[in-house]
Amino acid sequence: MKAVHFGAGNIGRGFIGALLYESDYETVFLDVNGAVVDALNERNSYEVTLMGSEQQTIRVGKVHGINTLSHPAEGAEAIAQTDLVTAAVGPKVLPMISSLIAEGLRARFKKNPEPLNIIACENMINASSLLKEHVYTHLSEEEREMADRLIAFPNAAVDRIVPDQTSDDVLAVAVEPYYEWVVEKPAIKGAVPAVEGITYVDDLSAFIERKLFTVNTGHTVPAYFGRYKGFQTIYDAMQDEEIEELLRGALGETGEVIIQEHGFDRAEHEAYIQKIIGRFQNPNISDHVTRVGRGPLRKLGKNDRLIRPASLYWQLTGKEPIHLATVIAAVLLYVNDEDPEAKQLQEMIAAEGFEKTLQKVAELEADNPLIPIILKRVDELRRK
Ligand SMILES: NC(=O)c1ccc[n+]([C@@H]2O[C@H](COP(=O)([O-])OP(=O)(O)OC[C@H]3O[C@@H](n4cnc5c(N)ncnc54)[C@H](O)[C@@H]3O)[C@@H](O)[C@H]2O)c1
Ligand SMILES: O=P(O)(O)OC[C@@H](O)[C@@H](O)[C@H](O)[C@H](O)CO
Repeated sequence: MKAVHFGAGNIGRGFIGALLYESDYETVFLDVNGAVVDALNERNSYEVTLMGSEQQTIRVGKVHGINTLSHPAEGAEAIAQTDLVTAAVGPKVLPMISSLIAEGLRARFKKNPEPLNIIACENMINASSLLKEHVYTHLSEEEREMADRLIAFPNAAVDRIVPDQTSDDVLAVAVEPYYEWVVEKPAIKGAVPAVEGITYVDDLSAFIERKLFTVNTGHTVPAYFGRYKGFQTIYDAMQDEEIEELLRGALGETGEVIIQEHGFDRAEHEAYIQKIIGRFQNPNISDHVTRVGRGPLRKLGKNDRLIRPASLYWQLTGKEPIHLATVIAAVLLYVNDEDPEAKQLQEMIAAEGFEKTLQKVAELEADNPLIPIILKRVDELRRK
C-alpha cells in the first residue's frame, strides 16, 4: 500500500509516518523543507524514540520525500498513484497544499479513477472538510462531480505530544508514547484504510471536541501562563502550583461543556483529564512553552480551544468561565518576537488596545459578555 503524507514535521514523522510504516505502507512525504526531503531520500528511514519512563527506539522505513517547491509535478503524480493521503502541516497551510492536491486528483481521474481518502490531521474542528473546500476551488465543475463520487475527506482527531526536536539528526524524532488517532468512518470512500492505530467512529464531533478542549485547551495553560510567569518548558511550568490550579479550573470548565454537550460519563472524563495532566508532567520530554503557545491569533479563533469552550460554558451553565478567561488574558499578554502571530497580536494591541483586538481576533460582538470578564483579568495580570 502507498501513502502520501504532506508535512514531514514533528507529527508527520513522529506519529503518522510511524503508524503508516507499522501498517505496511510505503510513505512519500511531501514537504517544502529541502534538508528534510534530501535526508529522507538519502536514508529512506528514520528513528522515532518513545520517551516514556523507559526509552524505546523504532526505525521507520519505506519512506522517501518530494520537495513540492522544486518538484510539484512529482507530488501530483504521487497523489495520482497513492492509496491514502494524509496531512499535518498546520491549519494555515491547508490552502497552500490544496492546488497540488487538485492537480494530483486531475491526473488521478485520467489514469487511476479509484476512490481515495484524504485526511487532514490538524488541531482544529473539521480540518479535512476545510481542506476539501480549498481543493474544490481548484477543480472544474466536471472534476468536482468526479471528486464527489471518488474522493473523501474524512475528519480526524490526532493526539500525541511531539515536542521541538533537539537531535542533530534532522529526521530523528522523540515523542511521548501515548497516541490516539480517531477518524470518522461514514465519510470514507472505498476500502477503509487499514492503518493500525486508527480508531474509526461514526460521529467524530464528541472526540475532536474532547481532544481539542481538553488536551489543547489544557496545554495553553502551562504555555501562556507559563510564559507569563517566566517558565521555558511545559514540564517546568507544571511544577508551579498556581499553574496546576488554573489548569484544573480551566479543564473543569471545558469538562462541563463536553459532558453536557456529548454526554461523556463524569468519572470517565475526570480520569481522562487526569491522564492528560500526567502527560504534561512527563519529565522525559522537553516541550517549550513557545511551541505549545505558537500561533496565538489562531488559538484565539472563535472555534478554537479557548473562545469556543468559554462561550459554551457561559451559555450552558450561566456561570462566568473565570479560569478560561484568565488563560485568554495570558494569551493577550503573550510576547514572543520570534512568533509572527505573537508579534502581530502585540502590534494590534499597541495600535487598537486589548478590547478591540480581542473583538477582532475572536470575532466577538462588542456586547459579548466574555469581553469584560477577560479584560478584567488582563488588568489584574498586568498589575501583578
Ligand atoms: N506536534 C504535536 O504535538 C501535534 C500533535 C497533534 C497534532 N499536531 C498538528 O499537526 C500539525 C503539524 O504540527 P507539527 O508539530 O508537526 O508542526 P511542524 O512544524 O513540525 O511540521 C509541519 C511540517 O509542514 C511542512 N510544511 C509547511 N508548509 C508546507 C507546504 N506548503 N507543503 C508541504 N509541507 C509543508 C513544514 O516544512 C514542516 O515539516 C499542526 O496542525 C498541529 O496542530 C501537532
Ligand atoms: O499544534 P497546536 O499549535 O495547535 O497546539 C500546540 C499543542 O497543544 C499541540 O501540538 C499538542 O502537543 C498536540 O495536539 C497533542 O496531541
